[in-house]
Amino acid sequence: MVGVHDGEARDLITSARRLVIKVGSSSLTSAAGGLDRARVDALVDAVAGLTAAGREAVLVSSGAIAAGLAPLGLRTRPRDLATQQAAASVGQGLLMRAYTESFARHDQGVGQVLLTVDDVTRRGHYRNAYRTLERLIALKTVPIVNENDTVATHEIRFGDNDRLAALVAALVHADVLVLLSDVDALYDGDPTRGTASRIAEVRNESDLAGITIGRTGRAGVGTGGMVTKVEAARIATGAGIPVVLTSASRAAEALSGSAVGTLFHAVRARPAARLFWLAHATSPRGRLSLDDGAVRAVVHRRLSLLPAGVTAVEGIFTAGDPVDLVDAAGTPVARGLVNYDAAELPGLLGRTTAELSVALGPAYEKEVVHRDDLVLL
Ligand SMILES: Nc1ncnc2c1ncn2[C@@H]1O[C@H](COP(=O)(O)OP(=O)(O)O)[C@@H](O)[C@H]1O
Ligand SMILES: N[C@@H](CCC(=O)OP(=O)(O)O)C(=O)O
Repeated sequence: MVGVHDGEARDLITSARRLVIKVGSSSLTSAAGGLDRARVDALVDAVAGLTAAGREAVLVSSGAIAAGLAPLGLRTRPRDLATQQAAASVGQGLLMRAYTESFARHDQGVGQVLLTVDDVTRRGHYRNAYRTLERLIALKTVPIVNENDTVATHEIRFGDNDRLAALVAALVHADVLVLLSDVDALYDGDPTRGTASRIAEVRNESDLAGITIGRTGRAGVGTGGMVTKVEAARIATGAGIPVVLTSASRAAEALSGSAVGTLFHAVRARPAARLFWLAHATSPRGRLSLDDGAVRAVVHRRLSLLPAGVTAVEGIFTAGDPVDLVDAAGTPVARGLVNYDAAELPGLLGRTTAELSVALGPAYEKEVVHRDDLVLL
């Protein structure tokens, strides 16, 4: 069995043209707190090895909050959002300085990309994020992505960079996602106990049955523990992207194809990237109730949603926001980007587009949700 895993892990990494590599706070900071330049340099050496060989790398790096603690005289990660945001504001600059200097040792340039959920779910913003990342890659510059912590409120927050990394991997159509943490693999129980064993590969959900997956990592540093990594692996593998999970200290081995860590196999072919984001990265701002005919049109015939089929509107949203479409029983059947503000919709319900166009003008010929902006749930 081990031989089979070895071969698969090696081919998967060595044949990948585009890799998204995520590194957690716990792998970039020293035990005393603050950025550990030796650890940053070791990671950068491994990533620069890829780009020097003509391969494409996107780095998703946590560490802004951790790097900002010491300069602000804080000992542990603050619990309140405002202080976390202040720490991120101080730390993000330090983090980028460390990466800029470290990659410069390899004559490799970097670019900072800070994202919020909104940036990647609203159609215009999604295209912007995609275009910027593609252009950086084309310019042989390594994008260094983090959540835009200083402006992200609870509502619009990814909350953990594991999920952000999975979504970025889908956005840029990565061939593989590499999650680097302070633990060398997924274990079947608490790895600090010594009795747990490494899980070399995960092919489907049943391989995860009976495993104790902890929610916390090193005190005061990372967020989410192993739970958010396994969740990120679910998102990426569901988007057709295999995932390798190992420790940052094994980054060089992992990126050169050694069968270290845990390999999560892709479970299905890739869905359309933007709709994948819509389903996984957004929280709906409202709900539109559909009559039976509209449910049939949207779900079975994959048509756009017209005002005539909407019976009720809930929530406060503006045009471009994600909303859930629910059937007569209130069960969500689809999520889509709505073309009207919540305040405008009640006056349009039940009316045909021809009627609305005559009464209100051609701007009201628009669908409520265009079929290209809809994903079935
Ligand atoms: N089943 C498990 N297998 C491996 N690690 C686990 C498991 N359950 C909990 N963990 C813990 O998760 C931690 C990694 O999470 P975290 O500190 O949030 O990482 P990062 O900062 O890299 O995102 C590890 O240090 C480990 O102790
Ligand atoms: N955006 C935050 C990272 C939050 C996060 O997910 O941290 P980690 O669990 O260490 O990957 C920061 O830069 O501090």
